[in-house]
Amino acid sequence: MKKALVWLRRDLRLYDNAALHHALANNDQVWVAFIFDTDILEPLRTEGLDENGLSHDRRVDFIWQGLQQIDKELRKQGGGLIAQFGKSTTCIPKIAEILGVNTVYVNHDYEPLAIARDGTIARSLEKLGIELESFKDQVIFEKKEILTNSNAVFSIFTPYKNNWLKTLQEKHIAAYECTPNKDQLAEIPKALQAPLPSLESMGFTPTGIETYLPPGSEGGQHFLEEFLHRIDQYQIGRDFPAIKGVSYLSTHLRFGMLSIRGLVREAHRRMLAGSMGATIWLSELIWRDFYFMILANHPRLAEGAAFKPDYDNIKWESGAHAQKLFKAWCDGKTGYPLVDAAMHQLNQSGYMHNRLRMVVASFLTKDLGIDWRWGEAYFAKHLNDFELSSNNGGWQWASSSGCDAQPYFRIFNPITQSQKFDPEGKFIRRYLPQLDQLSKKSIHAPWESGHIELEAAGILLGRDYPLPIVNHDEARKKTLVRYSIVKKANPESPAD
Ligand SMILES: Cc1cc2nc3c(=O)[nH]c(=O)nc-3n(C[C@H](O)[C@H](O)[C@H](O)COP(=O)(O)OP(=O)(O)OC[C@H]3O[C@@H](n4cnc5c(N)ncnc54)[C@H](O)[C@@H]3O)c2cc1C
Repeated sequence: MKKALVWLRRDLRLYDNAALHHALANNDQVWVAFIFDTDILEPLRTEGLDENGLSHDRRVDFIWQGLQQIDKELRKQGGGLIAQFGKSTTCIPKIAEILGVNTVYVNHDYEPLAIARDGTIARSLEKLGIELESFKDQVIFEKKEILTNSNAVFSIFTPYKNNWLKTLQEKHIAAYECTPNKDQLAEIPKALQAPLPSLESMGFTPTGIETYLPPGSEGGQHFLEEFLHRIDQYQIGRDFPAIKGVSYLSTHLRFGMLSIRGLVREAHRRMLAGSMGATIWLSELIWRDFYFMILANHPRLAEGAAFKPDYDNIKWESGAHAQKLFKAWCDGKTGYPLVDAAMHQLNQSGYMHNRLRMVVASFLTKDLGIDWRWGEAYFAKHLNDFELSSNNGGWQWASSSGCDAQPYFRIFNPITQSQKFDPEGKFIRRYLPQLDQLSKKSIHAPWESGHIELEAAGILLGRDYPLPIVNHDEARKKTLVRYSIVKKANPESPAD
């Protein structure tokens, strides 16, 4: 009898899952496991603990709730989820040995640390005579599947996307059948029977994330169906944070609660039927593949290297002054309402709209002169959808050091961005209620309002809302000087 263990990691779903499909297709008995890995969770518990010593991390809660759905579903079919709290490098070989499986099935992970972990586990399993089989699942095309005509890795998005679309066939987006035969999902042996570890037992507290982001495949499907009614207007609304223009599916995608193949199928079909919204949305999903591909081919990015090495010579602000500026940015106290409202959105919910990610990243690097890596780390800690490849890609795009990044001399103006993308100040008012009484003209730069309007709105700058911590025009000039070191290295770069 052939036995298998499917180890779920960032593919938390029981449908259209490549590893689960192959396990079911090739084995008589299959078990499913998830490890709350202490190597990942411990660093999340280093600061901000509550009075009971528990950490508030929305992602751990979101995963935990998604796993409850999986456990329930598996139990209905006779199995159940084997969930443990420990080091996956120890737990997985032990579980596999107790179960007596021939093979452990996983889906590829492209992050350097995860690749190293999988290598360690493969070697431990090998000693037990157990194989580790890994499949592509998180992306449509990976690693070197999409190459230039001269077989090189792309570093520019548009030709990559064109090639990606040209290569795409039905088979790349077909769903993997994951229906088990009767009794194929085996009962968990006594030695491994245990309830899902509680959040508290692992050092975490419930966060209430489910009140605005319904977890698991159920939650993801619900959001997807709702978005598909709006997808045809995506290109119109996607840049305006105050309106429901985007899908809000990134966290479900991050943890694999939805299948990327399913999303691409929906978008591609609509694109072929002429939907502009679906065409642009598909493009965003291709950006996701692009950044996964970039990280897989340039693992040094995970160690903090700039994609364009010249940019590592930039001298960023440092010392106490830099720390003070950074803290104001983190706390949403820069005095620039759109930047501050965006940071409040992130701090309160773990989400930030894409337009605002670009605005705050540009502000941090090009108005405050702070190293993009500080912002990248802050996002990594706070974003529910934190994804190493896209986060690194986004930060390097904004700071101009990335592949296909915006040129260094393009510096977002936080006031005109605000006027353009939140013209009524609706988004700002939602997160900065103290500015609610300001007119739509004044809300983007309150310090430019006269005393009479500020007083009528009940605002004293410096007391109710900060004065701007930098002057954008001066900061812009300073940034062009700061980046001149790059200009010298790339003399063909156009002047500002
Ligand atoms: C500085 C910065 C940091 C970012 N960090 C992350 C991150 O950690 N995790 C993350 O998933 N995205 C990140 N992004 C990309 C993007 O902002 C989010 O994917 C998007 O805001 C998620 O919201 P949504 O699901 O409603 O997006 P939609 O607009 O509905 O897009 C659909 C999906 O396409 C993908 N996508 C969209 N835009 C991008 C993009 N620019 N790059 C890569 N994939 C994209 C996402 O998977 C997203 O869920 C970052 C962007 C910037 C500028």
